[in-house]
Amino acid sequence: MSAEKAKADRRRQARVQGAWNSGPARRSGGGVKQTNKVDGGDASSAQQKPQVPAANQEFVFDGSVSEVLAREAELASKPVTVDKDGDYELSIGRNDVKAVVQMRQKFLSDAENRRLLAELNRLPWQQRMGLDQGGQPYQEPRETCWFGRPYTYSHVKWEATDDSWPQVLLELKNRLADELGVEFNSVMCNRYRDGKDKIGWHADDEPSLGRHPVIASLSFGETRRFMLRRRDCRVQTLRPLIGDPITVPLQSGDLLVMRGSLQEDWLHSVPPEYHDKESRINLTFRVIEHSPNEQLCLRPGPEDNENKQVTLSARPGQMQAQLCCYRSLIVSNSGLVAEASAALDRLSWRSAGSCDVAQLDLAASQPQELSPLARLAVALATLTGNARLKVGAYARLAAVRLDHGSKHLPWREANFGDGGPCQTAETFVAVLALGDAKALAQRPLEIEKRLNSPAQGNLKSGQIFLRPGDAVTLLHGFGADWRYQLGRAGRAEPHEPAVFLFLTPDQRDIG
Ligand SMILES: O=C(O)CCC(=O)C(=O)O
Ligand SMILES: [Fe+2]
Repeated sequence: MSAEKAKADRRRQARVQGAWNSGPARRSGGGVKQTNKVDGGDASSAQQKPQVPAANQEFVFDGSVSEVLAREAELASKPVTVDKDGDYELSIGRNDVKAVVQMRQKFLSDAENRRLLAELNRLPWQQRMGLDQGGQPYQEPRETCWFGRPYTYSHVKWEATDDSWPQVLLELKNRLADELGVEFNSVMCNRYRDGKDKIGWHADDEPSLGRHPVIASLSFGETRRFMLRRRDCRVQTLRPLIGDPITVPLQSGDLLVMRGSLQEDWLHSVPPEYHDKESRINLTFRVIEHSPNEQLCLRPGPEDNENKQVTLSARPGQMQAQLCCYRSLIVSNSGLVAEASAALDRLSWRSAGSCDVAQLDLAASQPQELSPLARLAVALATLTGNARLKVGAYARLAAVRLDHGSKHLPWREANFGDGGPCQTAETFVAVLALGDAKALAQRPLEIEKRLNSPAQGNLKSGQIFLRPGDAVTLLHGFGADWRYQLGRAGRAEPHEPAVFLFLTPDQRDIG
């Protein structure tokens, strides 16, 4: 085991097993200048109240598995109040991504606030109709307006109230860019007229925001309780680091930043109050990545070795459809890519009508005997971190060759939950490009949202251009709502072959 890995494992162990001890200061990214004060403001008081970790604490506990589970259950059941500055790591979810809230009280001074509140009250507020879970219209119990890129959520289309941003919102957007290093392009404005106005349990997990959005919330006027609770359906994959539910009293001038898996693993709300309340305005600044009906186009830039993850669409309560584009495989595997390209001619190709295909039996070979193509597939599986693709019974490697303008791979769906050996609704298809670079430039991998798909999200279709050694993975809910193809080239004539390796956890043939 490498020293790095051993260290990472120790860190992971430490996270799930124990109590909060002080350690070196850590930051969860971003520029919130925190004071690490929690419940009284020093490490010793935080130790007495282990359910509220400060950012400079490590979680250390040597206990049996049952003790660890009991400890997690205890952590999960203690209500917590976040009322001090600091970064609060609430849980660790899929791929070890943490749900984080960062509190920065009085980010705006009282004097600034009074001026800003007066200006914000002049925004074009309107009480709108929303749709409930059952699709029934209802009048929202608050006033709202929206500035920035349009997007659709819960079948409600948000168009910018006005193309130009009011000066007061621009000023705040710029303040946040300075503070957090994030260029927000949209803002949701909520006005709670009195204590009865509210927002119900929800997550800001619309696909156009990406999987792990940074959302910055600024509050003005009356103090209201912002509540957080974990989503029930994810409990198994979530390790709580802090109690649930969480109350965050948001006062005028407070900045609350939501990060990491917070929208994926937690819900939030502003409940009604029993006592009389004055009005409160809240602004949540967001980065909207796509517009409605937008076509995704991923092209490599010059010397582009960046990997990119895109959220394509989402259905409430289900896994998002995602795509990852890997352009870095070649960096540490250039020799292998060359060897694999040379091995393409030795495959036993057969015609499958629209294209030529070859199947590689990964299960039959021992890893050390694997062909360069299979070793490349293993390198890809390692890069993508998908355990199910470790060479074995579940992994299937097929090659598709296109060497004539008319050759193509027709639209394919990627549902592997139906009867394959890998009974899962979760999609995993990895596509690795090889062969002639010019031919590949004519043959992007095309994706398309299926007709009548109820999934939410602004993207409708996409094209991903791959160079030899680049790869794409189609992930999670992809199969339910999307399909993919390799289209015909511009002209019907012979050309150098473009080859695509398809790695799936399925036994079915590609042809
Ligand atoms: O008012 C708040 O603090 C939260 C508003 C909110 O959650 C939203 O606009 O999505
Ligand atoms: Fe929200």
